[in-house]
Amino acid sequence: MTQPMGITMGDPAGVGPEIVVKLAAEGLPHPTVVFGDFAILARAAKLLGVPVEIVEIAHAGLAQGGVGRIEVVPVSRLPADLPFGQVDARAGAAAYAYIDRAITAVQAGEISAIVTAPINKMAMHEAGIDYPGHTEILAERAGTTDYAMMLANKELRVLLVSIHVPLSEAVRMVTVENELRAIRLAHRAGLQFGIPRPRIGVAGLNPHAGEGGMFGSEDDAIIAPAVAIARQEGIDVAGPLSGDTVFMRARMGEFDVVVAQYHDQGLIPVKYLGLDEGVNITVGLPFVRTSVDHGTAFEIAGKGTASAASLRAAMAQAAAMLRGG
Ligand SMILES: NC(=O)c1ccc[n+]([C@@H]2O[C@H](COP(=O)([O-])OP(=O)(O)OC[C@H]3O[C@@H](n4cnc5c(N)ncnc54)[C@H](O)[C@@H]3O)[C@@H](O)[C@H]2O)c1
Ligand SMILES: N[C@H](C(=O)O)[C@H](O)COP(=O)(O)O
Repeated sequence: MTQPMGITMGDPAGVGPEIVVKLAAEGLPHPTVVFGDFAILARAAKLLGVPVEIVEIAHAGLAQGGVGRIEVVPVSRLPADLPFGQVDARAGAAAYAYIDRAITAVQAGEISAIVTAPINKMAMHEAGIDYPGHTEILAERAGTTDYAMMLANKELRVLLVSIHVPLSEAVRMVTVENELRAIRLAHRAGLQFGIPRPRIGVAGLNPHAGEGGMFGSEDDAIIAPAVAIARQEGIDVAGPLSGDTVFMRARMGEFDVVVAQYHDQGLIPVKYLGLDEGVNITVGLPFVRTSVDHGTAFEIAGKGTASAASLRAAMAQAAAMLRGG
């Protein structure tokens, strides 16, 4: 068997375990190892009523694959009656441990890529683990500060200048350096997706990209000069463009990647198109990491209704990136 992908099970109290089991029951699209918890996966299989075989393996190198079989590296041993849908420090600590173990495995060459199920940031915080999300954990372990979050579906690819920070801080993070880093990463990601000359549109920060300074100075004073430098470097980039129309323009084919100035500016357009096909990609890592585009959905955890479509899309995206596309 070629190296399997590693799926991290996500927060054990959320929908992560059930979407992993649901996908395995439907047929995992690639050889896969799960970094998670045997009892929690077994509970998910029972509630879904699906005939999957769950097998513990000591490390990813022992994976054999097989239809209807979930091979799990048992990173945690949580009680099978862990409450669904609640912030729980035990679950937060376990979710972090799955990511930690998967990073070790990908760096050791035991797995080909990391695909993550959702974590609950508050649960991790309750466990004393203070990261804004997977992205920063992965970047720190990879030893890079040159990274970005991208969300993509069949119609849009969006890369963020800033991620999980208060909006006031996001505005402060609009600097020439951060704009250039984002534009260069968007260009590099476009090339990795097999686009020979990626066309990048940069969203403005202010209404109508500042309307010539009437509605804010950052677009003209910071974003435009960064775009000019990137153009001198040979990158096909335009902006700052009105944030209210740049995503529509990309969707209609004018841009391959949109650089968005902050989390919600970029993620609302992608998620508004539906969670099923959305994938979160960490750009700038020395290994492939993709993720579902949704969260732990605590209100439906344990009901068996969560869709595994985004997890399937995340695996497909990881496979495409491993093939170089
Ligand atoms: N990849 C990740 O780890 C990731 C991504 C986003 C949010 N989060 C975290 O998840 C937690 C909850 O976030 P939120 O409530 O803002 O967003 P959420 O994505 O968990 O939920 C938003 C809405 O989408 C629905 N939903 C989500 N996933 C679904 C699925 N697979 N099938 C059907 N419906 C689904 C939910 O029921 C809810 O109505 C937070 O701690 C957040 O930080 C994690
Ligand atoms: N901002 C992401 C989203 O809403 O999909 C998410 O919170 C996940 O972030 P990490 O991949 O850094 O955990």
